[in-house]
Amino acid sequence: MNTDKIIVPLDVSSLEDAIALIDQLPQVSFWKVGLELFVSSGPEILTQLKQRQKLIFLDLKFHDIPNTVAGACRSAAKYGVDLITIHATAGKVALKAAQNAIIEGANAANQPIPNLIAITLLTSLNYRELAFDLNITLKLPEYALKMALLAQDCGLAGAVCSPQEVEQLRQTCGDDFLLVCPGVRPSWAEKGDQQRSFTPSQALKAGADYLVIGRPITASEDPRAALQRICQEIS
Ligand SMILES: O=C(O)c1cc(=O)[nH]c(=O)n1[C@@H]1O[C@H](COP(=O)(O)O)[C@@H](O)[C@H]1O
Repeated sequence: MNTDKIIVPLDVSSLEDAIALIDQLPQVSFWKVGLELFVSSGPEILTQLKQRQKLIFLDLKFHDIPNTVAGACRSAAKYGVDLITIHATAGKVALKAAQNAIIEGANAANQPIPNLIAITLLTSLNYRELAFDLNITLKLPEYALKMALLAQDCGLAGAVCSPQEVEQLRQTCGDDFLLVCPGVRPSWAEKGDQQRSFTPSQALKAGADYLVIGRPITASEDPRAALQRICQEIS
């Protein structure tokens, strides 16, 4: 079973539950540590993942003034993780400061430089919310593209986008720009709060480098079987 393109989020509230999930799915090589687990349990999970030679996506979605995001990125890069997130809407000065701080932090700790990637527009939002709640007048795909281009212009390694926009971002930002897609749903899974989803094979075909797939696997009665079914569908 080839799981190389799949990142599974550890969206649980305790270290014990996270370790149980990792040990239940030994074939998963890339795990995401997000706000719920990091806020509840701190960085110990990163040590646990490294001991098991896993790749780590530290998804803390930084969004603050330049000095603060730079400090957070400098500290995060010291953990020796592979991917780190920031919201593109933090703006140009913050994105540039964050990218510089990633390099400084990794170098200071003698760690490889993590890829800093920017959230373009959360996959839980739809075009109506963008227009009428956030009052953004650009059409949704164009807005996501602008955010990705802003990140690229600031020297970031890539972006997080919905699979529905990934084809356009791939065409415009090029093959070297890392594109990570959450909001991925096999046809048999519940959409939940994800509003701009595609199936795993559609998302990969459209140009995603990685798919973040959580609840269709982790909330399933049999996570191993769910993962296997997804891998079969994309192979
Ligand atoms: O940065 C992310 O990973 C992210 C960005 C985004 O726009 N949408 C999104 O769902 N995510 C994350 O991707 C995961 C999706 O989980 P499921 O909806 O359970 O597949 C969650 O951990 C979210 O925090």
